[in-house]
Amino acid sequence: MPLTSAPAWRQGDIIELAITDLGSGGEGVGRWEDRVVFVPNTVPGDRVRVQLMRVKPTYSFGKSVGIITASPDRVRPACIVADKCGGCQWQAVAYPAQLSAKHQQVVDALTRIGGFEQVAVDPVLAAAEPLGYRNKATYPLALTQAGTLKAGYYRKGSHRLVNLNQCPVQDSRLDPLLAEVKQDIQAQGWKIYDEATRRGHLRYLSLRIGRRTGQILLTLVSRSLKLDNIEVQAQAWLDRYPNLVGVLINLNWKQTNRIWGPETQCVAGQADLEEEFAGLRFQIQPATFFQVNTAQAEQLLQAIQAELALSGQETIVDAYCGIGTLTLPLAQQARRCIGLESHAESVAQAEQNAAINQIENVEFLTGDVAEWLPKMSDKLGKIPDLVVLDPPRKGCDPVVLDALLALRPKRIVYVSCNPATLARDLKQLCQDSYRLTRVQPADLFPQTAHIESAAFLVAQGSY
Ligand SMILES: C[S@@+](CC[C@H](N)C(=O)[O-])C[C@H]1O[C@@H](n2cnc3c(N)ncnc32)[C@H](O)[C@@H]1O
Repeated sequence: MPLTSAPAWRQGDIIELAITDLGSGGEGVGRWEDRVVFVPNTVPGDRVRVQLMRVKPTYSFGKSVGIITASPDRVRPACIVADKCGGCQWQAVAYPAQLSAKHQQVVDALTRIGGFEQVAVDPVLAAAEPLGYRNKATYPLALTQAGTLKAGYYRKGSHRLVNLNQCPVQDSRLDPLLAEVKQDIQAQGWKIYDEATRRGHLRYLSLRIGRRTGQILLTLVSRSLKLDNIEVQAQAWLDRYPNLVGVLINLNWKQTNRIWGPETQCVAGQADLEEEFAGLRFQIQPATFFQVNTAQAEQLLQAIQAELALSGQETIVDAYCGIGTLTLPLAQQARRCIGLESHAESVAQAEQNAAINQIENVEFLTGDVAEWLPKMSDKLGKIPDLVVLDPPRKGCDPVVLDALLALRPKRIVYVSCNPATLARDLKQLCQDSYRLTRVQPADLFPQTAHIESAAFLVAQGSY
């Protein structure tokens, strides 16, 4: 495509651009005159021809229409649909360059959003396996115009599905199921949910594997139970795949972007899989939270334990505890641990996991962290020595931060998958009361722009 003779910063103009950074949304970033241009699927060090797409006075999004010079950090993607699929953003970026961009992302968030001038951000804990690491994949289902079933991920920023028969970031033991189960669903004639007409039933195919045990759960998310012959088909899948331990249906009849509905029924086999994590046995259901990268979650936990160096005498509150993935290993090194979690099924699973591992110094409470946290001093008979926070991407509600400041534990560990909300919340905690001692990022999501971090805080002043 020819370069416009005098690009005027209009939609459709083509400019030449040197890509210098990676943005937190995953796009390559370059500067053209005094404006910023975000270009997906480009790599720092690339010189590219870019067509301007969404043009604003100071910035624009663009589409790469040709590489003039490729960056030394540009690699061949492991995935054949890497440029289309919205699942990964950095398949073309060499792994060391991904790690340094993620480190920079955490530093930038802490300085720009958190207002911290000097923070010790340790090097990112790198993944030994930057591919084949995901223990869970949930694929939306849709039909092509010709009526063929597609399962895959959406194109970035759209609801258009990119069909996949394998995915190089997921555990390769799931690939045969993805390709073949799709064919069986089509052969059964089950009606696929259509977002536009809101007709049909089947919405998602979800696969979850215990990386250490190899056990797999297959879950169909459906608007109804109108799936003729499901018991026979489920048993056929169990017979065909020796690692498959359960087939389930999750009922989600609501008009929502949320994947999981409130009710899950086991159709054949068992309702949960078993996994080993941090030397403990965990039972995991399809819809409960469990980090998608088992080995890296464990590496981060080890870094947290090393930093805390617990003496065995501490009382700990683990807020947003899920099924007890952090609570149980920490409880083994402490006197007493309380986990707080709003999802009742996760609490039930956490209690079961404590029982399986014979860990008796833990208690799990169902409900909102905002409501439980102010009651923790009374409940424990003292101020907890440590509070662990591990909220969803949106971070902590300001009410939770106020409650934490009122509770004033000696130490806080804040685990986060979103540097921006982490930095925002740390700013509030560190205004007067706490000092941020260091931040440990860990790469739980190689090939993507996502990064997990643990921030360590100590209370200022005397106790
Ligand atoms: C990022 S996960 C962390 C789970 C766990 N710490 C782990 O490492 O597996 C966040 C958890 O917080 C729970 N959650 C979300 N909002 C909550 C709230 N307001 N009160 C209590 N729990 C909440 C979710 O159900 C989810 O299990």
